[in-house]
Amino acid sequence: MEVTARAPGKIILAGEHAVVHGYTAVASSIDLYTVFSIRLRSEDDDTVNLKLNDIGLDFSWSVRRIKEVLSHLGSPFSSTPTSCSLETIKSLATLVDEQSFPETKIGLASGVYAFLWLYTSILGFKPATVTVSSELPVGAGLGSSAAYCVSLSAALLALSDSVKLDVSQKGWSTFNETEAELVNKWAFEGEKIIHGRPSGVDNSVSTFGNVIKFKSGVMTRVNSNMPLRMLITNTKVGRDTKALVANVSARKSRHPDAMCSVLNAIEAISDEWSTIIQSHAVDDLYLSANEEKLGELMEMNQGLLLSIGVSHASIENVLQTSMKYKLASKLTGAGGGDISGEVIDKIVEELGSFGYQSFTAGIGGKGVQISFDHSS
Ligand SMILES: Nc1ncnc2c1ncn2[C@@H]1O[C@H](COP(=O)(O)OP(=O)(O)O)[C@@H](O)[C@H]1O
Ligand SMILES: C[C@@](O)(CCOP(=O)(O)O)CC(=O)O
Ligand SMILES: [Mg+2]
Repeated sequence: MEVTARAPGKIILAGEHAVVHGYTAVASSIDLYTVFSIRLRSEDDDTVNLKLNDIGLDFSWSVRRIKEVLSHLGSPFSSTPTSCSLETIKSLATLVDEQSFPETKIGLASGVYAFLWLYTSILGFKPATVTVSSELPVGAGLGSSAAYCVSLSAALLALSDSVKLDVSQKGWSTFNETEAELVNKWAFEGEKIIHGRPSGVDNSVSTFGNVIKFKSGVMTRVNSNMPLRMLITNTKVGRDTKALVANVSARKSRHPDAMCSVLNAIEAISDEWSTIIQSHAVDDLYLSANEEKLGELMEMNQGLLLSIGVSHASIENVLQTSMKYKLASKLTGAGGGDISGEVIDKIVEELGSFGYQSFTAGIGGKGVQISFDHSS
């Protein structure tokens, strides 16, 4: 039997970075998915094989070697979500180094550490073939790391004794609330390995889907009554979430009062976002006034993100280009205001001339899902 889990990426509508420091963010799932498939091998086949299709890497470890390297952890492992210690990350790095990880892709190694931690913690030392592929650009702000950790945790839990699923179901099925919560908690442990200090908003929205408000580790569902259309631009400029988050923390320790005011202002923007999208439009005039307000909020949020040091010349270029078409934009997304298909085509073409890739994504939709294939 093969177990497949898919989890969506996200767009943060307001409040990224501020959310790491306990201020509110509003995020929505998008209809682009990361898919993990796991097929258990027979017990005498001593191999865990990981195929990372998007980045063209393929690893095979012997179960014996994994056990040996992680022997300091003892057994059995805890069945509740547990953080990976720095000492264990070093051991996992040994396993990855032994596979001669290409130097040019070394920034992606933390995803393999997260894989090894979640795999051994949830499933133990069972031989298997594991494959991942994603529709999300990796490292572009659309939560690929969370979708990776959520879909991996879901597929592993589906094979473990911790959740009892009906494996005879056909097609995609969802987890119940308690199981989804467990998936989310394990995914957060994976995100910690990749991000250092994640807020938890990305794994929560990827697990539960739709639109959520997130503050100090607590998620609230938001019933959006506004049809949102987002034009997303990937500037393809590489960046590292972990480093950006650490830079904001460093700026916060240097200027605590100023940063506190900025982060409070970002929270006010998130709160207004969630109020607006929950309101019922009485007519088209009301709807377009609300769209205009969201556009202004995006502009203000972007200005504040610039002030905390997380913008980039390429992002400012996207802002200026979209401004020519009277479109408000912010980091990790674009939109707000009513725009015709013709304007979208023009802006996509102009952004394309800089080498950027723009696409629209469906906002909201289901969170993590699972399916079982008995054909082999
Ligand atoms: N499909 C994937 N294949 C391999 N690694 C992935 C994949 N998706 C995410 N990752 C891991 O997540 C990291 C990117 O996460 P991050 O920097 O938070 O950006 P984002 O979450 O915005 O895409 C990569 O370096 C890699 O370790
Ligand atoms: C910057 C932050 O708010 C979002 C990071 O999103 P992404 O990994 O860049 O998609 C960090 C966090 O909330 O953990
Ligand atoms: Mg991420």
